[in-house]
Amino acid sequence: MALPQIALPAGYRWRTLTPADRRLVTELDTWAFPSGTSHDDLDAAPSPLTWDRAIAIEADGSEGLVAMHASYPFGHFPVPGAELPTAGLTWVGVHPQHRRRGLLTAMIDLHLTRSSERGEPLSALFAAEAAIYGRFGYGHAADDLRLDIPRGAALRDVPGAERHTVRVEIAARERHGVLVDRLHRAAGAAPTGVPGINRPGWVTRETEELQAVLWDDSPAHRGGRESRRIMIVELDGEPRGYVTFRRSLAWEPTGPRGRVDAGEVVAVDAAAARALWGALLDLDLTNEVTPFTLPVDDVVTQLLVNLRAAAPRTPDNLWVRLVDVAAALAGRRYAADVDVTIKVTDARLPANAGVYRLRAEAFGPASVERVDPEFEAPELSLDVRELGAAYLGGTSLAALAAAGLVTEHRRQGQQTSALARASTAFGWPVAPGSSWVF
Ligand SMILES: CC(=O)SCCNC(=O)CCNC(=O)[C@H](O)C(C)(C)COP(=O)(O)OP(=O)(O)OC[C@H]1O[C@@H](n2cnc3c(N)ncnc32)[C@H](O)[C@@H]1OP(=O)(O)O
Repeated sequence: MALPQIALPAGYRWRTLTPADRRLVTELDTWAFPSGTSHDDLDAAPSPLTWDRAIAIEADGSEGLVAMHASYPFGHFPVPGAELPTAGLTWVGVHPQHRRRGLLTAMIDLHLTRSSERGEPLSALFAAEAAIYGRFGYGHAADDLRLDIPRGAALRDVPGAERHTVRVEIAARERHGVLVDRLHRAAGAAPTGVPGINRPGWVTRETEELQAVLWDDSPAHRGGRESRRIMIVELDGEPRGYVTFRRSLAWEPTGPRGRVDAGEVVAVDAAAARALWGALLDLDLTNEVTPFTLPVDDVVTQLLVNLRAAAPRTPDNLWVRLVDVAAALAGRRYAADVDVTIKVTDARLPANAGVYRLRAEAFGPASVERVDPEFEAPELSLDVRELGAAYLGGTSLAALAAAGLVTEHRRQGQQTSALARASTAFGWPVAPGSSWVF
């Protein structure tokens, strides 16, 4: 696909990338993200990139690349009650010598144009710094839950947990790839066991490159910890949950001080989750378990008797950008009946700006049409960034309105609040979030 015509500052030019450019990409990436690992070691590990979606910038008078970005083709990105094709923006980097000259701005314009041409109504990302992406219409759509759980922390009982058995093994794609993929998808499709009530943002590793990176265990990424392990809980020989983890151990005058860094902690029901957390919190020679990231409503928040002792923190998880507002609004489900007219502003993609009438039945299909504001006055106004924040159901329109970021236009004589109705409908029973960072 030829690159769309997006202007760059004078002296800069676009450049497509192939796997043969791996070293150039590594050199630029370590300028953008400092790393103590040698380029040889970094290049010995698999690359997650989908190369025909990776675009660089070269500059007159500079060797190598001065900037790049890429995106993952998520064909089945979970949105409330459905899935939509989504461009997962990633590997954004500008060489420090070339920063603040508009290269990121040009790359975002190229990325959004290409996403639109490919028919991807959404883009999602993890932000290296929270201040970067709001100006481009990305909204902070989901949070992580970070915990440091003391060894042996008390858990509530769940009937049936004791019937599970536990296997602990070296994690290997050949042996565990299929079961991890199956359980991960099942946990995202129906985390509460209710069909259709999915976890928005629970993105799967859809490409071969992302699968290869998931299972890669290069020493470069271990950081002094052991090789990757996996714990699997089974019921009658059937896998029902897993956690990947690495332990580290220091000997101190008071005794052993060990830590468990857990990757994904995934289970398909409450009994399996109780069995998995019980075993994970009871490993010998360890003091605490640190899961990398969990959904904010993860089952462990209800299982832990003393959640406060695990020092909960909630940094941002996914940021979402509506590339095609009408397709994105029609492509998700809503948690209540809704009929609301919304005015959207979008400085970066002006084709999105306008007034939309959204009609949906609770947990049923939705329809969206553009309307003429002269005849149908909007009940709510907001920027596409706030729509992105609310889109996965993790940020309420009411909270955004309380902060002055959504405006309600009350019609005379109107009894109910469009804001209250829309805010309820845009919510979702399960909190959004991805279990891995891309
Ligand atoms: C999805 C991901 O991949 S996240 C990874 C992002 N990459 C990194 O954090 C690596 C280190 N940083 C970088 O490579 C660069 O500084 C980038 C990519 C963040 C920014 O690239 P630049 O080419 O400097 O951005 P550009 O010149 O287009 O700036 C556009 C605007 O964003 C602002 N901006 C850019 N980066 C930041 C930042 N980190 N914090 C706050 N504001 C920022 C600029 O000030 C500018 O604002 P203005 O329009 O009001 O003048």
